[in-house]
Amino acid sequence: MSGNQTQSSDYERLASQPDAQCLVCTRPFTLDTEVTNSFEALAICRECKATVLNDSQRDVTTSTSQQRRQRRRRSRTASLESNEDAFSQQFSQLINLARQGHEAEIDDPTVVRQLASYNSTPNQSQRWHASDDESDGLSYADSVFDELESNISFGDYGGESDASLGQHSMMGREITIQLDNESYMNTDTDIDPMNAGIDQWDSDDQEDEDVQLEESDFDEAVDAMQQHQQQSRGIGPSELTGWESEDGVWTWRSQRANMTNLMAGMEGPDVRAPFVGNPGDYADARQFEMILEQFAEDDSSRRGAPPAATSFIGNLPSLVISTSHEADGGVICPVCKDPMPIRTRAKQLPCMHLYHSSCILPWLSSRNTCPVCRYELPTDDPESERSERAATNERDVHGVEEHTHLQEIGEEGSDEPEAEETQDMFNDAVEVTNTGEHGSEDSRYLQSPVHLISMPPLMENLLLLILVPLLCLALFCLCNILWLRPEKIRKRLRRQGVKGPKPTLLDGNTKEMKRIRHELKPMKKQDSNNYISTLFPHILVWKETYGSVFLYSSGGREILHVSQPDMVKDIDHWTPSELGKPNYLKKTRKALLGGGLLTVNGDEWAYQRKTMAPEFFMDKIKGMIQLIEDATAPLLEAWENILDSAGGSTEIVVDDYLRNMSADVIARACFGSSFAKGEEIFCMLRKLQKAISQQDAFVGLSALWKHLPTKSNREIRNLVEKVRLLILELAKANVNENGAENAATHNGLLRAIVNGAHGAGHGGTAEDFIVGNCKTIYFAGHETTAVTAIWCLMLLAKHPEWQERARIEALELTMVIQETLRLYPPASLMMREALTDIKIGDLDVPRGTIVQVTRSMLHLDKEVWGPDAEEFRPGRFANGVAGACKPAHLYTPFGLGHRTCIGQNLAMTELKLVLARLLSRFAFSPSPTYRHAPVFRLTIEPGFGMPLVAKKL
Ligand code: HEM
Repeated sequence: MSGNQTQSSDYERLASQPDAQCLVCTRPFTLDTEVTNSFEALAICRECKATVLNDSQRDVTTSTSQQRRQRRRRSRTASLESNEDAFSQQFSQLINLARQGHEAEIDDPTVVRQLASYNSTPNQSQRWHASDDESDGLSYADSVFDELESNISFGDYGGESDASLGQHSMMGREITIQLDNESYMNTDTDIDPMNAGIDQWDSDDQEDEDVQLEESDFDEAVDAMQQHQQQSRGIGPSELTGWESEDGVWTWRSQRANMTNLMAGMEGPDVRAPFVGNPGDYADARQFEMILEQFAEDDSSRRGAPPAATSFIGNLPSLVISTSHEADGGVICPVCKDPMPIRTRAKQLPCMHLYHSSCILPWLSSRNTCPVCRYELPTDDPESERSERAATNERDVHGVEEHTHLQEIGEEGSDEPEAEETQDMFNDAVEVTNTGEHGSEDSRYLQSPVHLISMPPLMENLLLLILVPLLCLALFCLCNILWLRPEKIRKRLRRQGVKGPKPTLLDGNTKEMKRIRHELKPMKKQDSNNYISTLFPHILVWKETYGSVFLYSSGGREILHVSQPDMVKDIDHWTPSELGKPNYLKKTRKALLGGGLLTVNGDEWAYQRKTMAPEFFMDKIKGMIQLIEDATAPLLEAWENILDSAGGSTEIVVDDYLRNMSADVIARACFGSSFAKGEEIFCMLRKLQKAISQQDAFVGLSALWKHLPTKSNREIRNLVEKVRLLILELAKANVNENGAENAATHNGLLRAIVNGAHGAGHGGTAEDFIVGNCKTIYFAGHETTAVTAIWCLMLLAKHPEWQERARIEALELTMVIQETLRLYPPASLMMREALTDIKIGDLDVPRGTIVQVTRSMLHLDKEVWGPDAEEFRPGRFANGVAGACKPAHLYTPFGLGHRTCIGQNLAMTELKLVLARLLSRFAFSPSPTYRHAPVFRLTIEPGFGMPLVAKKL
């Protein structure tokens, strides 16, 4: 359809209407044949037409319009593009085309209200878009009314603040009306509809002038129409004061005397009368959107910035507004002009400009530039990218300076990874969080904390100079501990013919130990007295493989296992300063034994031993007999009660009874208190013993576990601290109470320890001395004796004939105890460390070598004890130890040489007394529920307790 045909049909339609109203003055007028052009087709009366046409041609130079132009000149952007104007013309034609096809019920008041929806910015300016067909000045006014009256939706852009920016913004002219006395109308065809940062853009003079002309034509035409309207309606300018919203309808009220509202005075000052025009002249919102979209799609000639790359938008970093921003004067979103309070999130473009997410994202989906500085962002448009790269290269070649430092970095470095990294650092220097996916080309905007660390090169070098030698030293130490030192020992011993399994760097032989244990499991004989294959299978296998002296490796320690009788005897010759307790024990057993006699060496050992040993001389032990009797009485009473209530015979699990009895003996005989007073200490020490023996299951590198802050390690520390406090409390109370040694309470050992703590013969503090030695006596004294009594009762239950003999004869009982200590020596392993180079037998043992003797193995050696070595035969001790084995020094239940047990007199006395009392009252037989499973928990004890069937005699 041609344009003439369109106008003609419009005219015919209007002519058929009896009451056509002028679009401008709203007066009814009669259509005549003169109405042949688009003015009349839009329903404008002749007077208005004449006014507009005359006035629009005038060279209007009123002060108001000059001011407006000046403001516009300031606010014009530099990039007015002629294609945008061409678009505007096409846009107007499209509107006309649309009019022909659509009718809108605009005379319906409800529609009018809906039509008047457009957005208001917080800074009291309203914007809308209109056709800017400059060939038809009136069409500006027409467009203005269209948007006032029609329901042109600009979408939800920026919440309350602005109109949709999509294709619409570039296609329509923007008209901004400021609602103050400095108000201006801004027709803006620039690509930035947000009016953001406009002052930063320099205008092209020629283009600006052209635009000024266009705008002045428009403004003056509007002015003329307003004057005409006022005259025809008789409404004064004072009644027009600005835009007001009533029921959602925005009404223009201007304070400007020379700017009258075309609509004012229609029905009243504030309420506009519905505009009556040709319904076919209007497109409703849906239609308008449709037109715009259609145009955007169809217009292949459209040029201008493309949308930003989707991946870029997705990866756009978020920044939390912080107090530092606030200190710098606060941040205002350039789009909506709203302040951005601290702790809210903002989107940051590479040029560092910050926006509300809701303000910038829609814009970026339309344009790939920063609305403030026009920093160009990546786009999905390959053509645009190509031209951008070409432009960048050109700029590089000509050394064109960019506006900002960041732009320099961004653009110069667009093909340079290094430059991109520099920008990364810049971006990362602010609190940036990225909400999008990583790995895209825009990942340069992702944060990397490493970039935040910037250090002067001098500092870096210094740090390196310190760190590298330290690291090397640490590596050397580790290497020395794990390999060099052990390897040195190994070499020396191997040269002398000592063999052993080949160790690995980190694990030594611990893996092989596990393997052997695993392989020998099915062969374990649980009912035998020989538990070596169960508890120490690796020693058994290696002894068979490499002989009685062999070397193996565990946890960075080289262990020389010795079982040759001559060599065992030689161990006795060395003093504790030459062959002492292994240094590692001080650490691993510290929780249980502190720095007590059992773990120290050299002068410290000598001082402690001298301090305590006299308290265990036989004359002192004789004085303890009554105390031991007293401690045994509750046990006897308890079992009698049990048996009485059970009809004289029942099963009793004897473990705890015997442990408590033994603890009571130590409490009474050594510390002058009762078990009740020391019970808490014993309980905690028992818990400690269990926890530590569990840790002993870790060998080799896994032993490092002990040093980690695990739950069990924390529990151990907790127990250690509690025991310490209790012991100190007990020691203080006991010494204060008695004032001096009290023969009745026998606190001699405690007093000796307290006195010794104040002597100069030890290296630690007085408290450590007291706590360490009390813990040693509590543990070594009660656990060993109790376990021996338990095994003894088990063996007597199994061997009723020896039970009977022991019941009758004290000597027989002693033999039974000796035989029990042979089969089940509580301290099964003897460990020493060569504190200097020593000689054992013919072997030169280098310093640092751990010398190990497996006491149980010596006690069960058939070559030493005969073929019945594994049998319970107390009769072998009928002629004493010397008659029982050859050589006699291989029987070592209480140790060997300098470091024999200081409490053996007490232990033997206690065992004889307690067992004699028990045997005199009860008869014991094995319980069907007993399961023979000796375990190694620092002492060798029954794994599942010791139930015995007791019968009252
Ligand atoms: C049947 C009971 C006992 C047995 C089997 C026994 C066993 C031993 C053994 C084998 C040693 C030497 C450890 C080694 O060479 O590394 C030893 C040392 C020691 N025992 Fe006993 N003991 C028993 C009872 C007692 C009692 C009742 C006390 C104290 C009340 C005690 C306190 C000590 C002390 C303090 C040491 C360290 C001696 C030193 O290194 O100089 N023991 N015991």
